[in-house]
Amino acid sequence: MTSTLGTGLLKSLTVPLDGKEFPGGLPAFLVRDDVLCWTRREAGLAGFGEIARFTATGPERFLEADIWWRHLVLEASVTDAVELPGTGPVAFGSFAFSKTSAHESRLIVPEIVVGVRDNRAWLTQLTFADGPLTEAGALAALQRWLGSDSIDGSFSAGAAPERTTAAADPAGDGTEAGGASREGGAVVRPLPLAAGATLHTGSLSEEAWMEAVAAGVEEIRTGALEKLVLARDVVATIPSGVRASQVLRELAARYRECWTYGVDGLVGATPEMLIQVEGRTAQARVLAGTLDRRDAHGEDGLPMDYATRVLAGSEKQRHEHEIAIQSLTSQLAPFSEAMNAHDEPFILELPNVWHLASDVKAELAEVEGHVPTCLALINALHPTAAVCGTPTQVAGALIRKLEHLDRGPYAGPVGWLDAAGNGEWGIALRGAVIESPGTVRLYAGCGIVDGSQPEAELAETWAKFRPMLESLGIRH
Ligand SMILES: C=C(O[C@H]1C=CC=C(C(=O)O)[C@@H]1O)C(=O)O
Repeated sequence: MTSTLGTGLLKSLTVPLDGKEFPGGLPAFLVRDDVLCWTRREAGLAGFGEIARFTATGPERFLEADIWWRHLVLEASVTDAVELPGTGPVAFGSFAFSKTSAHESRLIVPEIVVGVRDNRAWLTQLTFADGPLTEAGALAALQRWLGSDSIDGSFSAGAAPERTTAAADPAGDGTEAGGASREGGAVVRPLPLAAGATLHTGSLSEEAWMEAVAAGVEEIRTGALEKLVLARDVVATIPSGVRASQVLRELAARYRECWTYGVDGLVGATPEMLIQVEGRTAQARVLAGTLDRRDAHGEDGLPMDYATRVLAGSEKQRHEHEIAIQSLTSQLAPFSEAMNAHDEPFILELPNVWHLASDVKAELAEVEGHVPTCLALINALHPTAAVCGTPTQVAGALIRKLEHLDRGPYAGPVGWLDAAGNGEWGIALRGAVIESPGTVRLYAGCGIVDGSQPEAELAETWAKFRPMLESLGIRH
């Protein structure tokens, strides 16, 4: 475990911003490639700069991070004129999927945070330096990070322009090739393809990965486990270089039901909420069961009817979903006073796929006068059956044996937390790691149960790669 800190105590100032001044909401602030972000629709947080960082590897990474953060904010001097989840001191984070991964899990405390929520907006400045924090100083720091040409020169005078965004290949969602379309209110136009971009095999060839899936199904048939999630990677080379800010804006505009994240080179838009904590209420969105929307082409009737028939009507998909729900609720139960989940999963419609989804809500129980922090909950919940399998230990060992891949931050928790214990942590799916200015590693995985077909699972990984491929301007 390592940590970099300033010398003094942490200080923060949060002031309101006039949200009407930037109609695009939070995504309008995704203008720097090093932005830290978490956003859905118009809401979310964007962070700039870095005043402290915690890193760790190993099985205790969540609890070590929890202790580091609680210690950091314990004696912080906080002036907060807004008092919403996400105001005051905030850290963004990304954690490795595996306790055996060499990849460093991290929490990063930015210098500046812009937040948007429920039609309210705010600006927070954080520092370890002596001297008072002022509203004028915070606005000037924001201006400095955004640069004079990115947000129209003057932020507080009504600046952030409404941005149109571009999208590459139509995603089987009715977006017209060659012409602009509207998706959830955002103007989406086709993105020019990245010149000279190429895709390469990752750790396993497609054939070898399908063999791994077949081997996984064999293990399931022996009764050693019920479900296994196997992932694979592909590597994109983009000679002109990757613009992380553009990728994030694309994802935020197109995948409005998802949470778009950007932390230190990890970018993506996840549909799966591991845990969201607000006061004493915790919520999760559990997904398992996937259908490529392109599969509905040529089918009679409404696409949604097709999705309902194929997903909700499939015993295999429902079984896979049931296992994922069970795994989350049984791990959350010891921390909860009350919990409710819908009896029936619903169909979550994304531009690329449909999922079977269930929302779970819990009232957290107090232990010795405190509700558990998000990181304590994550420590208990991760990895869920949606990304690992059931039983967890058996599935984890098989993943190591069959995948031949260090998942790094893929399928690990990604999100933010504040000093009051609020936070939002998704599972880092539908994402990629920018490994160098021109190299991006994309990850996708599938739940394998008895009856899974390797070819169908391979096709599903391509559907799951699609959000990143489109945003990078890569046609497949
Ligand atoms: C592991 C991934 O998706 C999970 C989340 C939703 C549905 C899944 C499925 O149907 O297989 C996976 O469990 C991924 O996107 O890489």
